[in-house]
Amino acid sequence: MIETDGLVHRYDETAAVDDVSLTIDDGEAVAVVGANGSGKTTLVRHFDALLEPDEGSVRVDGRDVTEEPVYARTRVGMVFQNPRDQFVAGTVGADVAFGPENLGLDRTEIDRRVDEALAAVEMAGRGDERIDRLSGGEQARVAVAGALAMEPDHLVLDEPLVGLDRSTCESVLEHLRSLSASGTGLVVVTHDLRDVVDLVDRVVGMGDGRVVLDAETERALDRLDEAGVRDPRC
Ligand SMILES: Nc1ncnc2c1ncn2[C@@H]1O[C@H](COP(=O)(O)OP(=O)(O)OP(=O)(O)O)[C@@H](O)[C@H]1O
Repeated sequence: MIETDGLVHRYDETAAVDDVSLTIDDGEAVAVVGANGSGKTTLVRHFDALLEPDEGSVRVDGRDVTEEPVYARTRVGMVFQNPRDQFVAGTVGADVAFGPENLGLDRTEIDRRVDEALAAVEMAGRGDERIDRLSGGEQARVAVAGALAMEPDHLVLDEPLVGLDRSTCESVLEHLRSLSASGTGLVVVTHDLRDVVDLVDRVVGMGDGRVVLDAETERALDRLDEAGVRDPRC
């Protein structure tokens, strides 16, 4: 479970996240939507203690993320908008293995996780390929595999579909659907709900750093204007 309580984050004097209290249960699939600059990315970066609260707190399974960042990063996997920013190794397999290696797992377990994660994104058998020779869509899938190999309770994806062609987009969505069905919680940050509307149970809308909408998907669709988000049915 991820919980924020009165979370405030300021850049200089301006609050990018302003008094956000939110609970995301294990297994929930949530879209975080809102206009550009509404605070979505800043909010989710707090789930992994990548930023420090100016006020309030963030807990994962009841454990304060500022005090226990390693625990938070183990349970909450994060995939950023530009996957190039998060690769740490030159080849696909070495990159996906990096997280599990840092957990101190034995080689057999690491290999199992890498194989399963690559299979989940249709990259099985491509562990030896150089990441810089892959297409943007393939790199996006490797980034997802790296997060999956941690076997997190929640997977947070920040604009996972931006820049992907239609068929890669559909393949990533299909994998997210099957992950969700097998119990992994999803938090998908997007400025355009259309792509993920069938994937999520709940929509959290951000506006000027605040939660302006929090409802199950079907009901949220009628109130999207409040969050400045395009209606996927239009
Ligand atoms: N590193 C930073 N330094 C200063 N201001 C920042 C920084 N990062 C974000 N901001 C500002 O904080 C506000 C919220 O930004 P944030 O990226 O969290 O919003 P967002 O909803 O994710 O936007 P987008 O959809 O454009 O990514 C914006 O006004 C943004 O300009």
